[in-house]
Amino acid sequence: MIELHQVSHSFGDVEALAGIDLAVGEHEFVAVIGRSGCGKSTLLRLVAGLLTPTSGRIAVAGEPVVRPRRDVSVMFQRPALLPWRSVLANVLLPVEVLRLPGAHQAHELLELVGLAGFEKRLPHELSGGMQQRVALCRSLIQQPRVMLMDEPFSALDALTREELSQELQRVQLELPRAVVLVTHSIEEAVLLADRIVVLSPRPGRVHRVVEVPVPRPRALGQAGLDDVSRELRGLLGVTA
Ligand SMILES: Nc1ncnc2c1ncn2[C@@H]1O[C@H](COP(=O)(O)OP(=O)(O)OP(=O)(O)O)[C@@H](O)[C@H]1O
Repeated sequence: MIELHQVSHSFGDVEALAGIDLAVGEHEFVAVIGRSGCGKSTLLRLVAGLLTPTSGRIAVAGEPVVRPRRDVSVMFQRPALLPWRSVLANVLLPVEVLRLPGAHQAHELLELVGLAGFEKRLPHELSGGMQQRVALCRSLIQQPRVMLMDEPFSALDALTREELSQELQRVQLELPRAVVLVTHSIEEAVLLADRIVVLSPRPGRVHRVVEVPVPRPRALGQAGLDDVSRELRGLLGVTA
């Protein structure tokens, strides 16, 4: 579903990514992890069509990426909800703007993430975790073939973050897609991903791709995930 061939990107003199080769399958969940500044967000923005690579090729569903596509959704660290629109109206935004079908799914999606009954609330009446759940529904209503997520839970407290990771696991089991998740959290990566791409420090290169050979549903800290976490800590040079 996503293919990157020898993708490099520089911002002026700053070489952010070099020679990235990566393929993500139709229903595959790939996490990208690496030290701060190694180019994780740049990689995601390239796949989203928000940046054009300095060299190399990127394709989604067999077509070169030249601009943002409506079947590719992007979720960032902050939910970026419109404050004057209700929960339901925020979820429906892509349907209205892109003139897509599927408005009837909004209630179903809100129920899927535990927000049934909150349709008429305004964003400021919700906790950070609930707001990010609304952002997740807004991504899903677009019926994307590809979901790109840039540290979507990193602004949340630890407990909410765990809850939302579990929720994302459930959503991916029910509505599988190609997902690329950028995260700093080793635990989140091993819980959610089929494969984890470890980038080396600047310029970011694929240092290693680690498989998570544990069936789903998975639980945080589950036996088997520990081994993968340890391997990742070693690769990232984390000592704890
Ligand atoms: N618009 C820009 N202009 C110039 N340099 C940039 C720009 N965006 C990113 N960079 C640089 O490119 C490199 C990669 O940045 P990027 O944000 O992709 O890293 P990251 O791995 O996502 O970092 P973090 O984990 O801290 O979010 C960094 O050195 C950054 O300073």
